[in-house]
Amino acid sequence: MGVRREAQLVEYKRAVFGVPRWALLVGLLFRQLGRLVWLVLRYWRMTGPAVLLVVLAVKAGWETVPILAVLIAAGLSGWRIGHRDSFGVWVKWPWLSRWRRWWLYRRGWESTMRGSGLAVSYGSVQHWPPMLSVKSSPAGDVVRVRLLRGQTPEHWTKKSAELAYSFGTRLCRVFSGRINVMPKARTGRLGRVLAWWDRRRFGRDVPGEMTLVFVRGDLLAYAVPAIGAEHIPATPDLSGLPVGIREDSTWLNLVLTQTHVLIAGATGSGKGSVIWSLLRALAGGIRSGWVQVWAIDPKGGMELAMGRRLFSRFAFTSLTEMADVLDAAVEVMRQRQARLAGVVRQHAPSRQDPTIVVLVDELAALTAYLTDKELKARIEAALAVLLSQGRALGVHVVAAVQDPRKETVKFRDLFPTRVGLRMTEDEQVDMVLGDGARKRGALADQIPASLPGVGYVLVDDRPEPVRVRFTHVTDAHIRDMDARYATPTPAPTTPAPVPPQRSAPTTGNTGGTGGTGGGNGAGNGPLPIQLFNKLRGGQ
Ligand SMILES: Nc1ncnc2c1ncn2[C@@H]1O[C@H](COP(=O)(O)OP(=O)(O)OP(=O)(O)O)[C@@H](O)[C@H]1O
Repeated sequence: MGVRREAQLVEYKRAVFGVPRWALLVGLLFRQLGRLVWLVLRYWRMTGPAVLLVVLAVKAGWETVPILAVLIAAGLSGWRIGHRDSFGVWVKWPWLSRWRRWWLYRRGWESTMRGSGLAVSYGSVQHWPPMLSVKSSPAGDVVRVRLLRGQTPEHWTKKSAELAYSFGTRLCRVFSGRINVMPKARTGRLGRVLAWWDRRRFGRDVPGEMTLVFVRGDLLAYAVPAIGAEHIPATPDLSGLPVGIREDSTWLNLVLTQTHVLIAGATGSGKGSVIWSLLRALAGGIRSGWVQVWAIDPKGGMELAMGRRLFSRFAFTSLTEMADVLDAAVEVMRQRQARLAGVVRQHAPSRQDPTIVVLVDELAALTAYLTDKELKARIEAALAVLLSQGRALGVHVVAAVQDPRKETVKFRDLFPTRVGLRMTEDEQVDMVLGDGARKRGALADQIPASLPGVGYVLVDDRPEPVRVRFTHVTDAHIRDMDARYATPTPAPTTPAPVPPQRSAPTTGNTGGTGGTGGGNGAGNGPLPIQLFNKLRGGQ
């Protein structure tokens, strides 16, 4: 812990014993010598080689020093060119961590703590939280600190902007525990000893310590390529589908078992990339018949039709058809319920009894924006049943929505997993990710429009929302998936989607089959033009 007594407030007392001047000088000399020895020992990584160099120079002549320096520089350059990864792990990042710890953080720590109000004073004595370690990586600097008594991580979250700007970045993420400290699986002869050591190092919960991540080179500023075909397993692991990367450069594995997923984000925020990343991770299971995707695309097929051969059911032309898909999912769920009740507590997928993913591209089109009361009631009843009972029966709903307000998505709270992409208002963040999510660092309203696919999710291993970027699945990938991962149970062939023209006259919806104006948004006709325009970003 850093401590400083304010100089102007020090009480001045007369010395009780008179100390001769020579004794004072000797005392000071010893003190400085002690400090020097302590510094030499503390920074042994710097002082050790320096001492060796001096010894070498004395023994073998001073001309050996530049020769040695050139040899070392050449060796390091060769290492960097030949094997950049190991050079980074063993040389670049350890040294950069030390350098930044000393040059950047240590020098500015006290003033930042005091300036941002994280130091506390008792009388004339100032205390500030100690910095425990700094670890740099391409993503940024991970700084571990120990809290002062009376502080919680929330105090630090409130000061994250002050911390970021004080240390020359725009973003400082605050995590209440340690991050990336999962011990490795230990094997071999030393396995037991190492596992014991890991338990001592990582097994304890240390609530008094927390982690700051100063984001420097933002990894999420770069589009993440879709996972390669070789990484798409024939039987996907529904408890961890690789769909993107996290801010600390580890994979984001989305859990689909026992959950439903809500994806919320403004128009153009990349909801499509979340959907396609998920479909790509599931593609092997779709082809082998372990997973069936029942897709509903109220945007007239504009988002999903390109991969229609992946879907076992696909509704995109009429709202009645979409309601039918939901009802059919409820029916499957009921049958499973009758079969599995009292036998198992969780459905296990197989080719005969696959996991069903009901995918809805714009949920509000089926709920809030729908004016046909009867159809709306039917859809809402089906959704309520699926969302409240489907998880254990292997029927999962994945839905995207632009506007997460309660009146738009009344089922919001029934989605255990939520993804918050770029949002237009700050209060939408807590609506999607739960109360207090924005305070804990989910600044989804501050994601720039230039970063589609970037958002926040809650993951199991930490209480704070994690910043992520979903993979960018291009049209070429989708065409490739459509060709190579088609489902063995294809949807009945429907005519190719013909999206309504934005400029079409509103009177174009005839016969009461599609118009919203007349209060009858249902029927088998094309999607109402107003609804289509609204969903394509015209709201
Ligand atoms: N993960 C990503 N990485 C890079 N670019 C992306 C990513 N996701 C989407 N984009 C790009 O951003 C643009 C908008 O994406 P997308 O259509 O998925 O957004 P959306 O939220 O579904 O929009 P809308 O609500 O209008 O349908 C597209 O041009 C797309 O190529």
